[in-house]
Amino acid sequence: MASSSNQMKVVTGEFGFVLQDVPHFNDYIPDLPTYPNPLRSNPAYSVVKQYFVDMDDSVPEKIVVHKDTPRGIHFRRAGPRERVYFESDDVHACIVTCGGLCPGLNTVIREIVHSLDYMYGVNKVLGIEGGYRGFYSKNTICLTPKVVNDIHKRGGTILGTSRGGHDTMKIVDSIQDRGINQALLLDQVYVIGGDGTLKGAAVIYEEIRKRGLKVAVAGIPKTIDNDIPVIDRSFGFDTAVEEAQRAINAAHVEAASAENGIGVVKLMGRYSGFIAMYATLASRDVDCCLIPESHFYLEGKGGLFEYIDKKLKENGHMVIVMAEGAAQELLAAKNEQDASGNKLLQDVGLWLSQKIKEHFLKPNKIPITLKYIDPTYMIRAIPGNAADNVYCTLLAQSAVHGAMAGFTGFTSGLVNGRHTCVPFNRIIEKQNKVVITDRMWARLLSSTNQPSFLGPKCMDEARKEGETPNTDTTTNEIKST
Ligand SMILES: Nc1ncnc2c1ncn2[C@@H]1O[C@H](COP(=O)(O)OP(=O)(O)O)[C@@H](O)[C@H]1O
Ligand SMILES: O=P(O)(O)OC[C@H]1O[C@](O)(COP(=O)(O)O)[C@@H](O)[C@@H]1O
Ligand SMILES: [Mg+2]
Repeated sequence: MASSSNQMKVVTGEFGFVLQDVPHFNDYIPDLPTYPNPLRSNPAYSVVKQYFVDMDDSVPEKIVVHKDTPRGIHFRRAGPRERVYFESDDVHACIVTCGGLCPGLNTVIREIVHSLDYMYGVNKVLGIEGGYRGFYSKNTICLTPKVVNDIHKRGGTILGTSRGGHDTMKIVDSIQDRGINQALLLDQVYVIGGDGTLKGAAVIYEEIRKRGLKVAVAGIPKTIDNDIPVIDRSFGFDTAVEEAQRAINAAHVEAASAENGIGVVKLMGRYSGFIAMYATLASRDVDCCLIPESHFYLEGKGGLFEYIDKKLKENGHMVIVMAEGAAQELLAAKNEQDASGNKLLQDVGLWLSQKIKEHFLKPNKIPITLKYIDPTYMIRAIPGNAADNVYCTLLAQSAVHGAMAGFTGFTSGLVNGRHTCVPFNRIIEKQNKVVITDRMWARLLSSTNQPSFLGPKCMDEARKEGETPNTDTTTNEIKST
């Protein structure tokens, strides 16, 4: 009997152990047959001592504990299981990419196709073109290891992507019956996307479960902004921080070569300033980093202009890095949305550059040279770097192992350096943000020497925000560092 549940599957144990488990076919389809995992006879893995993951293995969400604290929340460890719920020859899988571009998308596609084929012998994999709407209005591509062999060297996604177009019923109808003349069910759906995409995947999973279909929905979290919670970091983030250095270097060279030169660099980060924060910390040439989580003001004591005046007096030049979502509250609201319902932002880099120029046109002010660099789309469009490519490979493999083992309604994700399966409910629950009362933001302030722009009232508010339930202070530090 099919049943529907959008509640999290929670298992509790001794000493406050909590497993936020992922759904499984067995939860809503009884008596399914299982098969030995084909990896058993794969020569590449035969030497591994304990290749299959124990059903009970779990990974803690928080690793900093005190001797008396309960064991806390855990996630199911990802990896191959002894028994699988699909016969390789019967499996039809599909892959879709949605939302904005991110370095590493093609690597994830490549590695899903390779893992399905080389590890599990699954060779019927469809690429859905153009994001969610591709399920019902576009063509599909047959993805074979040969077709995807070189794609990790290219930026973007070979499948194309889009915003909007999420129609749950049409998508699930198309998953349930892709055949024109003969019924064909897609057994495994791999969805690569950000917070919006994974909210979409969660409702697709719910509808599939309601219909009692044996279809695994597995997500691979994609966000260049690193705004997805729970996981250590998102793929493409490392590449973005590295590529941002080129823009910051250029801004620094331009600023340092001019008299009273100011370089302004805008980086991506709609609601979360992680790229700006890490790019600033990596560069050491940045004098001021502005992010959405930390409000600032321009005029008066302790404001940005006072700091710029001081920096130019001391050094004769300065570099400002800002996340695109910073200071939006200071700009006239646009009140427009993209096709997915995301608020369209004003160009804060242009706005700030203009404001700085106006400030230095006032009487008794020094002449300045300001250069504004917007590398945002150039950063997003490159292929993943080496570290991200390895990370993408493991995320893809974890998703494939999970789906083959009958898990569904989950994303793969790195938690405290271990690969896990995280239920959709947790991944879409909230956004990951820089917590400005945590040590990482303090490290940034001490590296740039910029003012915190926070009065005592804002400090109190920020502290309260940092104390909200589920805010794991280590998240802010890109957990594994
Ligand atoms: N709350 C939601 N429910 C269902 N689908 C959604 C939701 N939010 C976004 N989507 C769909 O997910 C896809 C990507 O969302 P978007 O916000 O543009 O990018 P991202 O997934 O990178 O955050 C779009 O096709 C959009 O229609
Ligand atoms: O491609 P668009 O529609 O211009 O969107 C730009 C936005 O996409 C992003 O790169 C990624 O956002 P998503 O993860 O929501 O797709 C943001 O940093 C940026 O604000
Ligand atoms: Mg998003």
